[in-house]
Amino acid sequence: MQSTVGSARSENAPPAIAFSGISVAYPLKGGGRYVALSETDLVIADGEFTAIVGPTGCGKSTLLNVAAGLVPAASGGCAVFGRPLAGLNRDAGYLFQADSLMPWKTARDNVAVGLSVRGVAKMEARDRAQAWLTRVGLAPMGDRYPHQLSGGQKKRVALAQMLILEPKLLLMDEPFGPLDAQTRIVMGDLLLSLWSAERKAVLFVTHDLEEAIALADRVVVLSAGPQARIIADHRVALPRPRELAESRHEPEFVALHRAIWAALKDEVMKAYGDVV
Ligand SMILES: Nc1ncnc2c1ncn2[C@@H]1O[C@H](COP(=O)(O)OP(=O)(O)OP(=O)(O)O)[C@@H](O)[C@H]1O
Repeated sequence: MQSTVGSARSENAPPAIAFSGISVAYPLKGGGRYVALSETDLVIADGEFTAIVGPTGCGKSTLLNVAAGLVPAASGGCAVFGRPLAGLNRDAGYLFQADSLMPWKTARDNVAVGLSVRGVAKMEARDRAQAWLTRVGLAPMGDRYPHQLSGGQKKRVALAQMLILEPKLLLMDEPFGPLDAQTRIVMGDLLLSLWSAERKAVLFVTHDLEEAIALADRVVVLSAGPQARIIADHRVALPRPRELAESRHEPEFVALHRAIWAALKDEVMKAYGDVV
């Protein structure tokens, strides 16, 4: 399905990412292949926060991995800020569900590591990392190691680790998945406040429809696999700034949740092999 919604910063700006006719097939042991995504078209404008939802195993991470340049498409192509993507996506920052921090480095050094790899002098990298720790609410915790931090605090460090490199596009794969419900809300609010300062394009994968609507400008729904495709594409008209715990009680939120769930429900049941 060709997407028609979008909110480009300027009429002529190239989209942050444009998937055209993307199909992805994984080779199967013993021969054959599993076609996860089929001929997917999706255009994400610069500055747009797009959430991808869909049943388990439908291909959400696959789509994100194509955008990151980690998984090749069997057919179709992907353009990043107007340029065909070949190899790793150097414009993107990536945040996974799994903990990516290095256990032998302090929180501050974990945040600084990307700058060091890029050749930034040690003291400058430390100072900038400390400034980012402050922005994510962890100013006094720079000397702690990951095992001395809570799950939510580790996520804050990981967010800072991604954002310090100033990626033009954020790819987030269920980043708050392992956290408890309250911490997810706090992290969502933090993400929105950081995002609203610079409005980078975001592609945010989640299985949580409420989280998708509360965070995003737009919610894209994938069908159950194999050969998953986009079956719905909804604009979220809730005003910003938003508070996650509050916005989900708005009538617009409830109506949108109902509309998206109507499309998603059958796909979720198919994914569990129990078609309704
Ligand atoms: N390397 C691989 N080899 C074979 N099949 C794969 C491979 N990676 C993913 N798949 C299959 O492709 C499909 C899509 O996987 P993907 O991880 O993209 O789904 P997802 O929507 O992110 O799932 P979830 O919500 O459970 O995290 C799944 O059926 C999965 O089993």
